[in-house]
Amino acid sequence: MIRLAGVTAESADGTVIFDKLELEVGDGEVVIVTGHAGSGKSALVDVCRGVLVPVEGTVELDPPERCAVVMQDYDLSESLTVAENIVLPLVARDLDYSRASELALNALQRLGIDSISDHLIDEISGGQRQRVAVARALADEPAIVVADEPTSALDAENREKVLAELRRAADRGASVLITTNDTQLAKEADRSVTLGVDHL
Ligand SMILES: Nc1ncnc2c1ncn2[C@@H]1O[C@H](COP(=O)(O)OP(=O)(O)OP(=O)(O)O)[C@@H](O)[C@H]1O
Repeated sequence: MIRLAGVTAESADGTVIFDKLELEVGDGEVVIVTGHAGSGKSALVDVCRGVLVPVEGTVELDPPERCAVVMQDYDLSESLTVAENIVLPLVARDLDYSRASELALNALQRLGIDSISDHLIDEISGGQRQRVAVARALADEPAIVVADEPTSALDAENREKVLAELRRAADRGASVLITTNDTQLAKEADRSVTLGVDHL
């Protein structure tokens, strides 16, 4: 579960990004947050992952240690292979190497990119990178998923694949928060929220 209550966040110069935001994502639920460029979608992700501390309000993640994030810039290690980008963080969290490899391969297969598992990140396309970032986030079945524009670099077929995997995570009980500037995506959600409408 993700619960933001009365959350106000400000940028470094003190400009309010969003004011007294109320947002809850229950277990098993997909909530999509839309908003134009600059409306604060990435700031919301940063609030959820704890790197932007609200000036007001509370942020609750339950359980906090089982939260996976898909970053807008993917945050992959260029000098590692696709598989290593998924396996090494799992091993760092004390998973056995062979189990981590199995989870990575399963996630890559579900996203249709297992054939590039031995490629270096700087050898693959932007859309493939985005799917690797999603595969990494979902590999060990997190309880909370926060995904910042996770389909922005994808064609229709791969967008469906990613959305299906995020929905699958929710179906097994995860709380899934997706940001997007694609208002069409909102129809895929159990609930949608629009940021920045006051400023339009
Ligand atoms: N971690 C952060 N700390 C401080 N300010 C932030 C942080 N993240 C975003 N902001 C600020 O929040 C405002 C909104 O930017 P943000 O990147 O969240 O918008 P966005 O809706 O994600 O835009 P885009 O669709 O272009 O990605 C900007 O002024 C930005 O500088």
